[in-house]
Amino acid sequence: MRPELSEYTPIYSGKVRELYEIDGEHLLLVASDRISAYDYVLDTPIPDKGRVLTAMSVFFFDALGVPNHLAGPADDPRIPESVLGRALVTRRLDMVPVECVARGYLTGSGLKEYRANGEVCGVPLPEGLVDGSRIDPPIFTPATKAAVGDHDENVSFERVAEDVGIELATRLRDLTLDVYGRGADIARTRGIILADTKFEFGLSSDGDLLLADEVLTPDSSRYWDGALYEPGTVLPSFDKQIVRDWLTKDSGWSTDAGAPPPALPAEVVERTRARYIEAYERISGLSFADWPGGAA
Ligand SMILES: N#Cc1c(N)ncnc1-c1cnn(Cc2cccc(F)c2)c1
Repeated sequence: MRPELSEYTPIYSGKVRELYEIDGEHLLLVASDRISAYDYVLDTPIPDKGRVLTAMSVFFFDALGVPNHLAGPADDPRIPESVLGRALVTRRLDMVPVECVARGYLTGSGLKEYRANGEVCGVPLPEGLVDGSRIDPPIFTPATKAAVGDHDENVSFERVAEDVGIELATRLRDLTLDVYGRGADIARTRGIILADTKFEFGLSSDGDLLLADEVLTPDSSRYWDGALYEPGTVLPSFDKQIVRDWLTKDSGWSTDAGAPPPALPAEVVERTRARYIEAYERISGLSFADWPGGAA
């Protein structure tokens, strides 16, 4: 008999995820079906989004073999039925207050910094790069964790070293680039570009540095369709572009409307759900139908 979610203490609620305390040593990390676009959390959920992104994290935790915070399998008996498949039991860590970002392509806030001063987080880049240019080898572009609703602030490696010490900063950088590089290689061979990603790490009570949070999911990474990539082309988001296009081209809403986006039509919801499942099945080579939880 599985416990009820109400038996656990909620300790954090994010845009699309929640965190609960199971006991003094263990947390329950829950991924919702909520989707965000243009800094809004949309009213319309995407069925199974939470389960797909949880399955993606578990795939990469297993495939990359990095010491991590998982404390049980996807069907761990401590996981309530109501969130089975979209929740994981994790060890409670002392989280390192650094957003560990790796970039293999130049876009977003990195592109903005590069255009202003030719570098990203203090890392100089070659001249002449444009939106979508490959950054090879990938670079470590950390950020400080922003308050809820704010955007993270890109900082230099030196600033991270000041905050957490040079030894830990060096380990964070090396692990971030190693895990991103190997994960991006796996995805690329399956036709999906992981342009960049954000990792979070934590320290165990034994002092071990463990990979935490979600790993290489479409919510923590930019997913692009490799078949569409041309150097310097701006690629749509593999998972969110259907929603973005409907909102800005078909719904009558606009980002400067000053009002929240409208509800999504069923067709947009289903196509988006299918994109998440496609990304998971292509990258993992596994069938999403075999993942725990879902419609009884
Ligand atoms: N992972 C992890 C983790 C851990 N293993 N130990 C202690 N703290 C955290 C932790 C704290 N904040 N977050 C972000 C986060 C993740 C998921 C859902 C949310 F609502 C918020 C993660």
